Amino acid sequence: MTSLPSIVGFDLDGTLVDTSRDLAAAVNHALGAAGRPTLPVARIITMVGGGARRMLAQALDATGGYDPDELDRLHDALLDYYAANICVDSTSYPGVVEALDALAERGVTLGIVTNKLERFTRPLLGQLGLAHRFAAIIGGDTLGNGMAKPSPEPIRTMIEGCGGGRAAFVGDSIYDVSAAHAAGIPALVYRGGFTLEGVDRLGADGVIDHYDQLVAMLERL
Ligand SMILES: O=C(O)COP(=O)(O)O
Ligand SMILES: [Mg+2]
Repeated sequence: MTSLPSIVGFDLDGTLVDTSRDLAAAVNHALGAAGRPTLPVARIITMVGGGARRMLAQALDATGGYDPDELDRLHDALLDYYAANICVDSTSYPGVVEALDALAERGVTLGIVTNKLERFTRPLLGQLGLAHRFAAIIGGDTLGNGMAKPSPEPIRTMIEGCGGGRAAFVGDSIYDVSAAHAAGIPALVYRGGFTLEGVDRLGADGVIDHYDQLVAMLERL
């Protein structure tokens, strides 16, 4: 097929927006509150994609382990810190705005499916001036427990919210590829995101090195 899908969904962290420094600051705040050593940004971003709780659990595992009560307490601390520091040092990746413009000009409806909590997703997109571009924004808690990526449900809900039609998804992690494929749609991944090694082995239908390749790659799906 050589035409564009009518709907393109995007992951957020590591795909449209480089949130690495703000997420790492929130994780390191929680580690500090627990008297743990901090972790480098490059290590923390490998823990992103499955939601904040899973990210923190991995960071605690890497610094001595944890018990469930401690995880709950530090998760609250992480979320409080992130709420107050959501867009201190986060920016969209090079070419993202131009690519979203190009898709909108071609009549493509855009959506977001992220495992970031919805109460953080909307303000972050708002502060970056991106929110108005998306017809549907689905966060990690929008559909309730167990309905985050790699479940296909948030992808299906995004497609419905965008009016239905042929869709594709763009992400940066195995959660994105798995969710898209489980929903029966193709997935592209961005090499500049948070999967530092093995992007070519995620099983995606294509890999973009820069957003100036996105439209052409979507046309070839
Ligand atoms: O794991 C998260 O908190 C969010 O990650 P995502 O935007 O890549 O889904
Ligand atoms: Mg991501």
